[in-house]
Amino acid sequence: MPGVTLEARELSKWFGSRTAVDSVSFTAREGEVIGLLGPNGAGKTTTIRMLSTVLAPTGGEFSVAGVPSSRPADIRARIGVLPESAGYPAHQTGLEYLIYHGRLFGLSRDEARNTAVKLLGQVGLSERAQSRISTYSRGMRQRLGIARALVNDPDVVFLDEPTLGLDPAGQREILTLVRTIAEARGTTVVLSTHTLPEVEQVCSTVLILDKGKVLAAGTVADVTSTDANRQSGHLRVPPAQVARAKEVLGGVAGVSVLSDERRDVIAITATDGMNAALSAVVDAGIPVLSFQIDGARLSDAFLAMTRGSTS
Ligand SMILES: Nc1ncnc2c1ncn2[C@@H]1O[C@H](COP(=O)(O)OP(=O)(O)OP(=O)(O)O)[C@@H](O)[C@H]1O
Repeated sequence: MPGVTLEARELSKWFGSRTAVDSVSFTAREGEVIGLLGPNGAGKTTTIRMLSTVLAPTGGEFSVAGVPSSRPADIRARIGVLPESAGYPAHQTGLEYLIYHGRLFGLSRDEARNTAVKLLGQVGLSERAQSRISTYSRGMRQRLGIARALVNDPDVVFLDEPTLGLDPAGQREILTLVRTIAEARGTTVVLSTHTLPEVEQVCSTVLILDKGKVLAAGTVADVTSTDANRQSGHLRVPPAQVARAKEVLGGVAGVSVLSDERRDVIAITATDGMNAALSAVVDAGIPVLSFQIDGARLSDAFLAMTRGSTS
């Protein structure tokens, strides 16, 4: 099993009497992409800022590649960060910018240049290496920011809302890049985002945060199958059989019949898959004309858990 690169234990942050992050614990391994999801004000940025040593935790602790949070300078040598709103020196070229940051990490002039050239290739910016950053699109700047976060060959990279404000093509490029970073380099990526369908594509593990607390954690499959996101579907039977079908379904453990305006459609939810509900109807001799399962998507789980939250 890949090694643990990041471990947070009961991490908390208060700003005065306001709790921004409340006892957040999780573990991440090499090559894993962890998604931090939550509505505005959930504590995603504060969590990333603590883990990247920008903010000192009020409570709890964490470690990166075995280095404890009591040694922030050593942690900084092992991480890369793309902050929520990164600023770039407009007058520099992408190449100059990356060489400069490589030098800050103690690389020799040649090492810094070689690293910069390699990273520009990895993020698809080789052709624009000599162009001023002021001429880059927003997506190109984000990719340059990710390259900068990789200059020190980190164990863990934190990307705060990396796809924010990008068009669909730009979002896709960033997500492909995130996957490559994790798979090809074995880097752990922690990313925060509101773009849920994309998280389903790219994250191996998800932490749903709300009001600073972890509401759910696990693989996307784990999180979507929690009771907070019981599966729902629509069953169509001959109109004359609706009452009987509802009666049968009412007797199946874990299945609830919801009201549906249509006279031949029965809306149901089930805590443990739909098989038992369908079998019961079929066993009762009622023909099932159609059956549609509503998507058990991460976005549904997320909305079900954080419904009504405001920042
Ligand atoms: N420096 C600060 N001083 C006081 N309160 C803060 C500070 N930084 C964050 N907070 C509060 O902590 C809570 C969590 O904020 P945080 O920015 O971490 O949330 P977020 O999930 O990243 O939200 P968003 O998606 O809007 O960026 C919010 O209630 C916010 O107002």
